[in-house]
Amino acid sequence: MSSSSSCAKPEFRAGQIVSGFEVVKKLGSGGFGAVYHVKKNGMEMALKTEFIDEEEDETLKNEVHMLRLMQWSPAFCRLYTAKRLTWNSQPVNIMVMTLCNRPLSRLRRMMPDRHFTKSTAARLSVQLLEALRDLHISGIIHRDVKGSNCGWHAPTRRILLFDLGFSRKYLELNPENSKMRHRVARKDPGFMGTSKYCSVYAHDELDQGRRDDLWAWLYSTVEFFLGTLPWTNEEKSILVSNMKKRVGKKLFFKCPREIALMYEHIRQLKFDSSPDYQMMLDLYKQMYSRLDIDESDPFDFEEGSEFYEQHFRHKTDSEIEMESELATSDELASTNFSKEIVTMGSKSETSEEENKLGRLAAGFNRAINRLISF
Ligand SMILES: Nc1ncnc2c1ncn2[C@@H]1O[C@H](COP(=O)(O)OP(=O)(O)OP(=O)(O)O)[C@@H](O)[C@H]1O
Repeated sequence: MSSSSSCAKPEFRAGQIVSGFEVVKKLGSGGFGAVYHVKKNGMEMALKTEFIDEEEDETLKNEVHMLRLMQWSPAFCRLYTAKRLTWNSQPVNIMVMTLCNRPLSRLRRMMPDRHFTKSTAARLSVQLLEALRDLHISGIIHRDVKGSNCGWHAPTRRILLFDLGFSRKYLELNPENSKMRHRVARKDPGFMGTSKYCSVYAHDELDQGRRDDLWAWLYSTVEFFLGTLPWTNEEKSILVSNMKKRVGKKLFFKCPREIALMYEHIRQLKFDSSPDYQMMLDLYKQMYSRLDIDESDPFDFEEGSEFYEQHFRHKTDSEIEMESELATSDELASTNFSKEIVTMGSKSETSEEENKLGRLAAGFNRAINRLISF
């Protein structure tokens, strides 16, 4: 199944008003919905939609639930509102969140040889690692980490990790002592993720934990640095898995050497191990000083970088044109910008028990949640 499944999606046109938000254009569509650029009272936002099918789980409902819990972290979109409405006589879920500029996957493809400079690759990788640390601290795993699920947010100069529709809580309340504990691995959870980036454990359809998000982060990081992965052109999941199992340290030969050290840490993580995020962030600090990476430098795609004029500024108009053409075609949008092969297993369920950390975050967000009427 590709990331653009045949699942029906609500279609909105430019200029239409949806629950008080004016549609500017379609940004793209995924397996279960579409995302639109909208505005209200001079504020630009992103609106995500999903038709409700009685027989299917509501992915957007899960995403809203998880995103609510992540409102304390700067690495996630702000959630402005979420509600259920009727569109063309059908029930539709919508959520409105921070509008990102472009996904990292597209920014990377706009670079010569499709890779970022070491400085940009390292800093983006750190930002994504911080996002995962924040998510994991909150008791949640993402299960589909990749560059196309990260949007660049220019005002804060950071990437935001989105698409939490398949995320899942990995902690649960132990009724015996009222403490949080790691959930026991399920026997047959099915596949969840993107073949190009997922861990070999996910290929083997084992239940996922924090380590699996870190494997996907590691493969995405290699792609930021090198522009490709050895299995980029391999479509068969089983062959991709075999290549991942065989490649070992060779994968990192052309990356800064600290990445291989992070790999050594990640490869020894068990299903329920706690990753040492701080150790990996410290390795990045070492890399910054060894390679003379200045954290205040412009990113490759920002004004002031040596690539901006040729690869980003002048591409803007034609890109906008291309985007407006794509706005009329779901298929093209998913073919051009989401080449990764995605096979989704059963959708993530929402745990009955709120985990303790989640409750803390939820308490912090109570004011925001009053706006939300799911
Ligand atoms: N907050 C946002 N701001 C700007 N663009 C966004 C935002 N959220 C998602 N998008 C874009 O909208 C498009 C569709 O996103 P969506 O998450 O629905 O699907 P996907 O990630 O392409 O596919 P799938 O959900 O099947 O993995 C993508 O191109 C994504 O980059």
